[in-house]
Amino acid sequence: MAALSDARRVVVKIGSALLVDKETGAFRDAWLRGMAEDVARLRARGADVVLVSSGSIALGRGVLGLPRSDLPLEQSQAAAAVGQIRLARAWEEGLAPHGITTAQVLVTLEDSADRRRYLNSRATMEALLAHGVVPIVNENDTVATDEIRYGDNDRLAAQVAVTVGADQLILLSDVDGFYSGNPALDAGARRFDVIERITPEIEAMAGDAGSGLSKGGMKTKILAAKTATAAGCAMAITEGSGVKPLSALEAGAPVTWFTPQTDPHTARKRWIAAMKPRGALVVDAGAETALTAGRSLLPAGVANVEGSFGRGDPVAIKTVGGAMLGYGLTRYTAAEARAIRGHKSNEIEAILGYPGRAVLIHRDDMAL
Ligand SMILES: Nc1ncnc2c1ncn2[C@@H]1O[C@H](COP(=O)(O)OP(=O)(O)O)[C@@H](O)[C@H]1O
Ligand SMILES: N[C@@H](CCC(=O)OP(=O)(O)O)C(=O)O
Repeated sequence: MAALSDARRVVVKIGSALLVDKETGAFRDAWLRGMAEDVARLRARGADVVLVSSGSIALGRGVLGLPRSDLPLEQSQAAAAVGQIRLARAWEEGLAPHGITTAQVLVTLEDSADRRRYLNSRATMEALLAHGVVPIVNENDTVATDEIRYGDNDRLAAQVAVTVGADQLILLSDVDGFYSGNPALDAGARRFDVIERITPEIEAMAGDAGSGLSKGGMKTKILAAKTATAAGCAMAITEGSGVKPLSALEAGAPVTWFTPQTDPHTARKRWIAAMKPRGALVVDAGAETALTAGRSLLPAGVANVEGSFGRGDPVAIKTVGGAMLGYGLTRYTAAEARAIRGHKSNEIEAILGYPGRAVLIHRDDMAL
């Protein structure tokens, strides 16, 4: 079974009900301060932390004096716009005393569906984490329309966990795990410690949300678990309303862990290898040696470019002799690749007229 103390890179999802009091609509700032201490502790032992924080709509609703009932889309989007700025500030003010810099990252479903945006947001998140920053992620509710919304942050958090290659995703909820039925309605329901595989029987046990502030319920948490575990990320559901929920989890608080179905590295390689290539990069003998040694593909090692592709597209990697080496996601278009092939990385800017990336295919985006 996974343990938070082993986490290398962890995404923590915080439900609206943890940050905003269900009854009064007041912001639970003492809770946030405790959570900030927990995050600081994880950071201090070297783990990367990403927070996916809900609460913008619940916060904004209170400020605008909107009712607790379901709101029309434009009203909840207005509430989100008002609430998000407060939410981001609250995290910034909570984490700053621990010397932690925060960043606001607002994403939509389209960002992960579009490969170019996906790769870009992946690179941005990597850069933030390399700086030791704790990204605070939420859905960009003001621009997301019904068709392109996640609508719940459970699935969004799973997508973020996959994007950053997290090894653990912790969903802090108002319930201490996954039960055989909705415990709010069924007193006989029992909690699972571990779910090794998500079977149709497990899926049938997941019910809707219990509180008026929340969106997803267990249905979206199971969808999140499918996404995360298929990408090699362990997922936990645990109760988050106590003062320091991550400390509590490490001290043995009740939890349900979902077992990863593979390791993140293999999952990503499989994903890349399964895509239909839009073209090919033909590499010289030096590049072939570098790639097999686990290095990224530099423009200097590319002898030829075949086909027509955009940034982020899958391409085949072939040797000059025509042997297939593998597949990768390209960081340049076919036209750019043709212009810079054979050139050193420090010549790229002069050729393209703008600063480019040093590598054509990063080793993390390659399956040989
Ligand atoms: N099988 C189940 N096990 C546990 N909780 C369930 C189950 N089915 C439905 N629920 C409900 O899901 C709720 C948690 O989801 P939700 O209200 O969306 O919280 P969050 O704000 O954490 O996303 C629980 O409080 C419970 O009422
Ligand atoms: N983006 C929305 C998220 C809504 C949502 O997923 O809420 P929850 O089920 O409490 O995590 C917000 O910030 O209000």
